[in-house]
Amino acid sequence: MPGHLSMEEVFARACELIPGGVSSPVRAFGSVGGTPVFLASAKGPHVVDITGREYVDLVCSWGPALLGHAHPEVVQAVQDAATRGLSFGAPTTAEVELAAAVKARIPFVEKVRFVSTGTEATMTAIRLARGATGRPRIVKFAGCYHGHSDSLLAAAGSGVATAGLPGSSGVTDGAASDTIVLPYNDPDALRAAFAADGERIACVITEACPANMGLVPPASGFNETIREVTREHGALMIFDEVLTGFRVGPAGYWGHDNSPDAPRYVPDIVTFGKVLGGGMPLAALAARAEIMDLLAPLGPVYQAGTLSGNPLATAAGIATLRLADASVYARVDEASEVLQTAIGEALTGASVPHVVQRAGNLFSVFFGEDAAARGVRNYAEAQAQDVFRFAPFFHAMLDAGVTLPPSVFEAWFLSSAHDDAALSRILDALPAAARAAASARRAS
Ligand SMILES: Cc1ncc(COP(=O)(O)O)c(C=O)c1O
Ligand SMILES: N[C@H](C=O)CCC(=O)O
Repeated sequence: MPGHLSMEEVFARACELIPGGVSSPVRAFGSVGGTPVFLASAKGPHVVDITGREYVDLVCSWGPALLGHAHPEVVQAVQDAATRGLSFGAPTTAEVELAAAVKARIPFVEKVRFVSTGTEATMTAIRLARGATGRPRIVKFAGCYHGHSDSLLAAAGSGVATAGLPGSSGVTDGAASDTIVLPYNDPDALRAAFAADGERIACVITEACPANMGLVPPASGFNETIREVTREHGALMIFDEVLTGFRVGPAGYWGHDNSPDAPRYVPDIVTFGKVLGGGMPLAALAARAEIMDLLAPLGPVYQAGTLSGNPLATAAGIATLRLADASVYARVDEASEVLQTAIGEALTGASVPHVVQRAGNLFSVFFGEDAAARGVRNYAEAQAQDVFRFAPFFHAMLDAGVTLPPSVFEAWFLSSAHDDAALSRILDALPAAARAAASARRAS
């Protein structure tokens, strides 16, 4: 495209050629208004748009950029892999090495199957649970997002929540009718669903810590209850760590919430994506061997992928996990702590009722009196917040050179490259953004 076009002109051209001008709906600024920022490059804590303007980035590619954008050693690993070939459609030692790195971090994992997206990982995990149990039905929680496969789109978080949709057109009744949607953090609803239909339920799939309706941590004991109830009824527990895995800590949310030597709960199947591929298209499902060996070619549950375990993606994943040591998590945690405190102070200073909810270094902000008074525990409460305060807050941050996820239902992401200078720029932008949120009015 000609280099002199404005952002608006590029977006208009994109809209002519691509639905909504974007390749994934959450990028479209649908709930905040305005023109999406088209990016040209990214490095460390920064992204640069097509006009050359630099921003401090709190999207981090929606999670993968734990080490910051374009970490030199990750880029080098990908470049080296590229010189050896882009895709073979054959097994590689890199897959074996990466599977071993995953297993080393998550003790209950015995085998790993690599796929290209989180959607594929959760879709395959569901099929595997159905194959393992011979049962048709699945339980998911309202507000959790597990990618865009048919059976998992009901009451989904992320872009579905942002657009205020109940699910998706194009999903047949047949595909959706075996999905039972329950309120999150409600053990009684879970027990009641199993009491009513337990013999037909193959699995419960849950985000390890939901981050796609905003950040809604599991209430104390909720993940344990899912474990107990599924075990009692012979169903499997699928722990979706696509977003949290290798990000909230070396062993994901599970490691953050459990002592590896004496875990309080161990899921049956776990899914990964995002950080696992270090910015390249890579995801995985993993479990004990007895379950994983039901997958083809050993077992009857079919799953495949031309680009699965792609050599560039596995190279990026190996480099990322090698580099993501204790000091990386310490820095992300520290930067996140500083930012969470500053957000709270800025919003309180501007008299904006809010709550910052967190799980380690992952967090989001909910606006509103109710949210501030009792926290947000489920999707209904997340939807009831003062959504209208987010758009002005978002745009004030953007004007000041800080990119936030363009939806109040998404978590904010930091990286170990967010140094003090980057943090200062964010902190400097907060008071004006808080004032913008304070002066926002609900649409009548
Ligand atoms: C928890 C969770 N599961 C699954 C997915 C789907 O992953 P992908 O977008 O790579 O298909 C996402 C994000 O998109 C996610 O946050
Ligand atoms: N919330 C999603 C992932 O976690 C956002 C990514 C996308 O759907 O494009």
